[in-house]
Amino acid sequence: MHSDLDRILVPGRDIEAKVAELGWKISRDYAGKQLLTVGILKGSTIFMADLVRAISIPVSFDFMAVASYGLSSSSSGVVRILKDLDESIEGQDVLLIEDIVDTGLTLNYLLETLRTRNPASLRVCVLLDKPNRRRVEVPIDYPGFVIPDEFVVGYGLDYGGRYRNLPDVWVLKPEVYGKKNSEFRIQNSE
Ligand SMILES: O=P(O)(O)OC[C@H]1O[C@H](OP(=O)(O)OP(=O)(O)O)[C@H](O)[C@@H]1O
Ligand code: HPA
Ligand SMILES: [Mg+2]
Repeated sequence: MHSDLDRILVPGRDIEAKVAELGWKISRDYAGKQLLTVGILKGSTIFMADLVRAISIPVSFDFMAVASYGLSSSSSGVVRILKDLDESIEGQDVLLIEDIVDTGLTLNYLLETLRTRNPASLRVCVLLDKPNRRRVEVPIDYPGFVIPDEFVVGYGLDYGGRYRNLPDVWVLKPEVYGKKNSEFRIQNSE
């Protein structure tokens, strides 16, 4: 299909089944509550759009966008907020929705930041978990798939802004992003 792509890692039909399961668990756990789902732009958009439709309790949405400060400070996990939440989350049941946790630096920063705003609860739902690259431990309350240490695209995930619209999750050919695997997030920044 695309010359940059190696193979399908997670087929769309498996994602669909996982989304249904996650939606059911979330609906069960938050029964009787009003849930605020917070999507992290842009990668989580496709997953969030499907997940919220698999949730049967009342849900409202908000979004954040963040950017890494770059290679030199990526080890510190410092990220910049490009778009903050529209509303206060004080006293609310908040579910952070991410497409992937790789080093964990983005999610760790987001959790630390949002905790200071006193939500009633703060949990995390992540479609793809790449534990081999973790640099900081982060809690994942609703995990989707554990994947190997390969760069993936599709279902919201991009390489240089492309491939987010693919219905399956694909492995990018290693020669496309080169051997500097540990820096791929920086190369990938838009
Ligand atoms: O665990 P980490 O190593 O921090 O990586 C995970 C983060 O990186 C990706 O976002 P990216 O910065 O590429 O932005 P995007 O969602 O707009 O593609 C992904 O959507 C996560 O937010
Ligand atoms: O494997 C990945 N693919 C796309 N974006 C990412 N951001 C962190 N890891 C990845
Ligand atoms: Mg990206």
